[in-house]
Amino acid sequence: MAVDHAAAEVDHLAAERAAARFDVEAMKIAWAGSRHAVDVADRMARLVASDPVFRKDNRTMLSRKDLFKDTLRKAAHAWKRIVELRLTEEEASLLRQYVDQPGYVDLHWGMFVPAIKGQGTEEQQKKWLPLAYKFQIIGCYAQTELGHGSNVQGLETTATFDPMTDEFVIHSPTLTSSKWWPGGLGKASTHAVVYARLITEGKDYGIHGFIVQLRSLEDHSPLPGVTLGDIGGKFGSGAYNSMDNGVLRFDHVRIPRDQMLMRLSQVTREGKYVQSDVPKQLLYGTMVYVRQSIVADASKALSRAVCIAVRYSAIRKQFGSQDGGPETQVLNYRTQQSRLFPLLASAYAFRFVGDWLNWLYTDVTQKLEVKDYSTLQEAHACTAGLKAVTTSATADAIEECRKLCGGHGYLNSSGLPELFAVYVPACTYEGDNVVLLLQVARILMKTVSQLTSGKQPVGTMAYMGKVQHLMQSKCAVKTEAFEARALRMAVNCAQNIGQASNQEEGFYERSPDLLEAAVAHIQLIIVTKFIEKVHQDIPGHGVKEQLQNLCNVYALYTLHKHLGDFLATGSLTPKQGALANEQLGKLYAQVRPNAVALVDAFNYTDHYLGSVLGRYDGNVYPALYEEAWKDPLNETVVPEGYHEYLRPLLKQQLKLSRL
Ligand SMILES: CC/C=C\C/C=C\C/C=C\C/C=C\CCC(=O)SCCNC(=O)CCNC(=O)[C@H](O)C(C)(C)COP(=O)(O)OP(=O)(O)OC[C@H]1O[C@@H](n2cnc3c(N)ncnc32)[C@H](O)[C@@H]1OP(=O)(O)O
Ligand SMILES: Cc1cc2nc3c(=O)[nH]c(=O)nc-3n(C[C@H](O)[C@H](O)[C@H](O)COP(=O)(O)OP(=O)(O)OC[C@H]3O[C@@H](n4cnc5c(N)ncnc54)[C@H](O)[C@@H]3O)c2cc1C
Repeated sequence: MAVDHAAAEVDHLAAERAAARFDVEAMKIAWAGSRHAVDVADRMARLVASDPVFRKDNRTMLSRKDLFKDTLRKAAHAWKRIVELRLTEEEASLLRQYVDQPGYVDLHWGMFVPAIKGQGTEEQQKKWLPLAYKFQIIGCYAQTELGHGSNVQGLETTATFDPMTDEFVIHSPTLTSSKWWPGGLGKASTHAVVYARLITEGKDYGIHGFIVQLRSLEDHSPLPGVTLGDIGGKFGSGAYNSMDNGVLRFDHVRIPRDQMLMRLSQVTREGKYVQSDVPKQLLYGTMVYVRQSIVADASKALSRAVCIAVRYSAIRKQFGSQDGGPETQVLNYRTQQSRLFPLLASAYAFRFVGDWLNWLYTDVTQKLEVKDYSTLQEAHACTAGLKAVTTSATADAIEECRKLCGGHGYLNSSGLPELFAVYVPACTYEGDNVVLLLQVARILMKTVSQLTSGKQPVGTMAYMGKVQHLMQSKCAVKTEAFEARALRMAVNCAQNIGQASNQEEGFYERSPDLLEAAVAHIQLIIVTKFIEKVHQDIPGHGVKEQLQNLCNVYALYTLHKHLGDFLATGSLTPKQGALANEQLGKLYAQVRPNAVALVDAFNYTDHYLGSVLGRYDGNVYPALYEEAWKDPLNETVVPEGYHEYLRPLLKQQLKLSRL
């Protein structure tokens, strides 16, 4: 008798859900942060999913031009809905998230507006923000140049003050000074916050921000002296190609003096440069803000990939029966679990550390308002380090999820290739991950050097103050082992640098070790914040237990993956390392019956997930089959090109065979 495999697969997800040992609705609240957050997200996700304009299943088949136009259409429609429905800022931002198509809007809200808020005076904010809030102007963030991205102090664009006219002259003196990469610049933006070297009274005062109009508000044509366009196609089909990353050159473009962002420093009518009493690093404030939001985004991207891979692994069956009986769900294979469950745990870990980072950022911002700059370094180290570690891990994890889905994971309809292509530049933008980790390492070295002077480290570096204890202790397998590993790696680096002829040379020589020390420090933060989370009062049947399991999985997996560090620094014995691995295997067995429910708790609609493999109903095979027929190649039975290229070839073979 023919078995209806499709119906059986659907039943499988129902059975998986029934087997879960915790309250999924309560876990949704733990994941989202509150009942309110679940409800708003749910409403916005459904609003987007039910609107045909937001359709995205055909995205990978569109040409670049059509994709870009589709992005403009979606952005305009999203704005129309936001205005019509009078959505709050929270609702509007969620709606944009669920539209799920990178575009100029991300940079307008994500960087242009924050740059003006952070670096503009009150007067400047009053003038520019209402225009931006109503989309009467569209802005982007033009910092990176063709020749320099990481090295912000090396930017070449100039802004020279002309006291005769009370204007700045913005100029691109070389090819390498062309602005290159800014999202939204290529085709959409009318304005940009441009970072340029401020020159006044013949002196170069370094990098400052300026608001510059680029295009006419009448017909969108570039203003005189402005050359701009798109920088070209990027990695993957669909994916980040919806974004118009741009190139921009200035030929002596004049802007009024009051378009220099003057909160941090000013140029007077006479051309005098006046430095405010705030640290100059606040110029980098927009990057700090975006880095913390990128950490929150990491858990979103990772949880999407994991949701697809877990559901599909519960549906997919291979081997296990020699006599025609049911085969084994691939989710039951120990190898599948040991590859997948650490990623599931990482999604939760990144979510909670992202929430904490958001709290830290808000706290630092409030302190800055009352001129307390004491936590600026902590904010920089945490945002830079967490951005680097979470984005690298997430990019690797999405690719691992693709492999976990076997051949079908390679199809666009799995959603994973596009997710990877959209996500992977997060390892580069907003600071290359290596460059950012070296920033963390510098701060670690500074902290170690201050230990002898008796200065007590604070915040996430406070553990380094326990130096006497941590350098000697034999650790149990818990946070202390992570603290000892991080501290000992940092101290080793500092000792090695100390032996070099000078500090800079030592830092340069030891930079590969410094990277690893920085990663160890950041992983300690992630583990610590996860532990703090599970120590909170978490309502709902079984929810706390599940989170405790995932926390242990994250910690033990990290330990297992970096066992070399723990052993080399003597933070663990080989026996402890082996025991930790044993324990990890046992934890996977506890996660297994809850895996599907744990990804259901992310509460993603099928629209947002965009994957036939990750469908909520588990009806994978009919959907895959149906999806294939939608490909433009299947519009005709006989392909275009048959008459030109296939038929002559086949006829020729026929003639040859008759010879
Ligand atoms: C609604 C949507 C919301 C959000 C959007 C979400 C996601 C966005 C989506 C997509 C993103 C798309 C595009 C991304 C856009 C971009 O990529 S914009 C460009 C980003 N560019 C970079 O990140 C450049 C990286 N480089 C740097 O940050 C700096 O050049 C550097 C930090 C590497 C080096 O700086 P320098 O001034 O040269 O030197 P230093 O000697 O190393 O540092 C001097 C001191 O300053 C401290 N410091 C450095 N950075 C910061 C900071 N950000 N904050 C605070 N302090 C900082 C440093 O620690 C030194 O301190 P000392 O005490 O030792 O003097
Ligand atoms: C999709 C995307 C969107 C972007 N959007 C914007 C935007 O909106 N606005 C904007 O201004 N910019 C934007 N950027 C630019 C982005 O911020 C830069 O690409 C990023 O900061 C990295 O700089 P870079 O390209 O100069 O890399 P490079 O610094 O040239 O990196 C090349 C290699 O050199 C290494 N390296 C560099 N410096 C060091 C060092 N000191 N020590 C050791 N190794 C080092 C790096 O690790 C990397 O391996 C975007 C980029 C991308 C990919």
